[in-house]
Amino acid sequence: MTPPPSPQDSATTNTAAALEVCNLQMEFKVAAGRGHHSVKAVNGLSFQAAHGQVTALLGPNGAGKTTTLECAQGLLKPTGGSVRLLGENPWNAGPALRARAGVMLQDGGLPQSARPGEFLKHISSMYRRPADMQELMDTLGINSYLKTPLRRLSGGQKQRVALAAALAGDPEVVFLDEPSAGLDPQSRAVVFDLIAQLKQRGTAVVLTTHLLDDAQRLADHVVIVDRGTVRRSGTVAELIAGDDTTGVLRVGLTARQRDLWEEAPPSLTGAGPESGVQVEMHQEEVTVTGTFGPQLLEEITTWLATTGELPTSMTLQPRTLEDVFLAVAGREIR
Ligand SMILES: Nc1ncnc2c1ncn2[C@@H]1O[C@H](COP(=O)(O)OP(=O)(O)OP(=O)(O)O)[C@@H](O)[C@H]1O
Repeated sequence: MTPPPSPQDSATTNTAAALEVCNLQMEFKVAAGRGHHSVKAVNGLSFQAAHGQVTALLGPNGAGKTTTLECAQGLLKPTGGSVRLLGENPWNAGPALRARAGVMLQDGGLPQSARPGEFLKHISSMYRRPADMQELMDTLGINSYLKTPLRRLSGGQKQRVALAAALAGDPEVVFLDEPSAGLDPQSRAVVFDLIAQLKQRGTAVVLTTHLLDDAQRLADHVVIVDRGTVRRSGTVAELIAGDDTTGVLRVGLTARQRDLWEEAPPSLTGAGPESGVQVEMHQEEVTVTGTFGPQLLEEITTWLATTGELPTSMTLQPRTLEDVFLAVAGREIR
């Protein structure tokens, strides 16, 4: 890769957000019978992505993340609101803006019969100031399969080629769709290091992921999207601390305890959001979230004692990003 920008370069690029999405709307017309109906994929969504930061867009399937990123990349023309990418409207922008933004293509976007070596060299040759492709291929371990047609590569290998292609032009902002999905632990660590290097160099990294552990580790700024709007945003620490929550108490129950749970005191089973405590049973586990003290622990252990059995597990931990996500977006499958 080329060396980090000089302080002077940083000063010119870091003053404004790399990406500003303001009240974005995107409505698709879908044919239905003889007429059509509209799908509001994005419905008044706003967020910013800063230089030198990782911004993670999280949301359930169909939340509107890909549509938002396609509008941000200038691939779709929004039906409302505005997008500024590096200060320009990406929809009208010419090749100069496209050269400054890297996009990681999904598997289907890669030319399946091409070989990684020639494909990446070709992509590199399209930029005036390309990244050091040899170094990128070394870092991402692509050298061992340079001559294998893309269609014969594993999912994780293709993923690394797609990442190298996104970084070929040494972009100021890079869009990564699920960058760590399907990667083995070694490749995942390499990709995380690469993202850390990009941040250091002042690149704005905008990514989507369903892997919330990865988002928690990588993201400086998290945007939780649901039904086309932003439901919550902030740093991971802000989101986790958000609702003044003590943490999450998880109690694994035996089969008999699960049968008996319905008869547990209402102070346990009946707690609700209004009490600041939420007690829920998921599969074989009771989770208690919210603001609670040792009194609640005592109530639970007292009830456990009445069952005459130890629980299968019991932990009290700080909330994770996944807990916040499930609280915001709900547990129902879409
Ligand atoms: N071209 C299109 N025509 C019609 N509807 C579309 C189109 N593109 C997306 N949608 C709809 O818009 C909604 C948002 O889709 P989008 O792909 O943006 O979600 P997503 O958050 O990226 O989901 P996932 O996590 O599954 O990738 C969905 O209901 C989807 O079916």
